[in-house]
Amino acid sequence: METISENRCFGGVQGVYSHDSAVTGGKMTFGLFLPEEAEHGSVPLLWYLSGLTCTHENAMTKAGAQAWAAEHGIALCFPDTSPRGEGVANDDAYDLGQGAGFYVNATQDPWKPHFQMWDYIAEELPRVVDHNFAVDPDRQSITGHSMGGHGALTLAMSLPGRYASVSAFSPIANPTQSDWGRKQLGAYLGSDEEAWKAHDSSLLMLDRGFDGSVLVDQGASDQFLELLKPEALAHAMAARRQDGAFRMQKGYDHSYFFVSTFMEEHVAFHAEALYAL
Ligand SMILES: N[C@@H](CCC(=O)N[C@@H](CSC=O)C(=O)NCC(=O)O)C(=O)O
Repeated sequence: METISENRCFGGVQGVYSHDSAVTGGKMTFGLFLPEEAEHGSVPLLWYLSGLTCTHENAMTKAGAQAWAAEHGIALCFPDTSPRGEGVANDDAYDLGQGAGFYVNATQDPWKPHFQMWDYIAEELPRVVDHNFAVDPDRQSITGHSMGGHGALTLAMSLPGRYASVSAFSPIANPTQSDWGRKQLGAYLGSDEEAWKAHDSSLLMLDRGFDGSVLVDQGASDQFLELLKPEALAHAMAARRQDGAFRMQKGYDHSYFFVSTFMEEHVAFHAEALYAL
């Protein structure tokens, strides 16, 4: 692992690191915030999965999460959203290929050799972080924005017992029925739509739900509402009687101004679950 930068931040350290990834077959970069408490022992860890076009950097610099994580003594990890570089497949469109990994393991060429983001987030990066930093692998929660909200919800419902809590900001909530989903799931997983269902949080919610609390915030003036399909997830949460809340936030759009506005509440929500373990 290589240290790219480390900066003092709210009494802790905001770092950026890179490592050779066997899973994605190349170098991957991630951000990690460690609160002051990590100088004395292992701390709980909150994963933040970012959306389309993002790197590890967008949320790290724009979501305002470190202040609240420091207040609760929680680490934050900001992974990249895809493999990158020469020799890694890409597409001219912003919503496919590099910056748009969709948190799935691609089974189709040309994506299959590198686009293994599910295993990267679920298996490899947790091992790297646990091995190198003072985080507690038994106390993890997950959140994300848009494509990252989709990733957070699908990972949490598919890996029971892994995360104490899950939240999402304006998640892509029903990708099997949306142009933010059908195109990408078709490209990465192939034309058999049965294989897509494991990556649709509304379908997973109806099928099994999450064994813990769920918090979803959605801007009511989001410019991507037709693509996100929040009503499918809201309906599924109600039908499942899922513990948690789905909140429509009047006047908010899809931007990081929205994410940063509600970040304090999301970090507090996760802190309550993590410290109850
Ligand atoms: N370029 C596209 C939309 C890009 C966009 O809005 N990306 C969002 C996530 S959207 C779903 O995953 C984002 O987080 N952007 C980065 C940021 O720092 O704001 C277009 O303009 O239509």
